[in-house]
Amino acid sequence: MTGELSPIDKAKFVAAKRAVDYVEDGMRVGLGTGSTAAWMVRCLGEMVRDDGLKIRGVPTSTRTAALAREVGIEVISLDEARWLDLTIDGADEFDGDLNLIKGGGGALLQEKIVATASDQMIVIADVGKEVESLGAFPLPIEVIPFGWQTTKALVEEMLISMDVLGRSVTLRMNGDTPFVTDEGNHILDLHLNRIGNARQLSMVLNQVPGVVENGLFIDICDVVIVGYGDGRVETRDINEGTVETDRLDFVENENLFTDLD
Ligand SMILES: O=C(CO)[C@H](O)[C@H](O)COP(=O)(O)O
Repeated sequence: MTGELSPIDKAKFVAAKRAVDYVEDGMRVGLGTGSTAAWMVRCLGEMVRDDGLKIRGVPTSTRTAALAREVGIEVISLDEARWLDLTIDGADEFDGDLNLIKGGGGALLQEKIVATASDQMIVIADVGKEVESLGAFPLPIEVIPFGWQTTKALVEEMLISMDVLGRSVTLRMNGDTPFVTDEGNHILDLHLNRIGNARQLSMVLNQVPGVVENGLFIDICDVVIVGYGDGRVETRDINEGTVETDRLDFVENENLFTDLD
């Protein structure tokens, strides 16, 4: 089965596998959304089933909640957990300051709430997610359906006022209909190419009436674990200022790929 994994899938897996080493008995763990986070959930499920790991998971989307239950993780709400020891999630981009763009999978709102309600946030990502400056990936923002076209126009005006010119804002679609988030909202994708001041943009965006949250995660991520297709994995801790590198053997983790859907 390992042979069927693409290099990018292997990279995602090794990052996820390394991240679960941070999870200890009794932890309340925020469970991210996306394909990389799905590997992490699978790895945690194996630890629950085979090693008797006792954790409670707070998912960041309905699809992560379904996968967590499927692999045997006890799922609780954020209100039940109140606060989390650790959140592990993916990202669409991360820069040298470990600031992120998230929301490619449409779950940015719950992801940002859960990550912020955690003692530590670990991002797991293949090396292709690393950027010099954020913005090549379209920045998702979550907006309420009421008057979304007016909200879109206000966001476009705000971008012009910030001299972010010549960029487009598009409504994310799901086939022929607008994408709808778990909260029943829509996603606008801001095609900015490059974001000069992410911190300022994040603050200004959330001032626009109708905008619920944006996909810029500023000063939230503590550690990024970067996976490579050859099995290498690099752990960068922004608080400790450390970088650790090791390599993971795919063969010994063969069984994890058997349930690859
Ligand atoms: O922010 C997210 C979902 O809203 C995901 O974590 C992000 O899109 C990365 O996903 P993947 O691991 O599939 O590349």
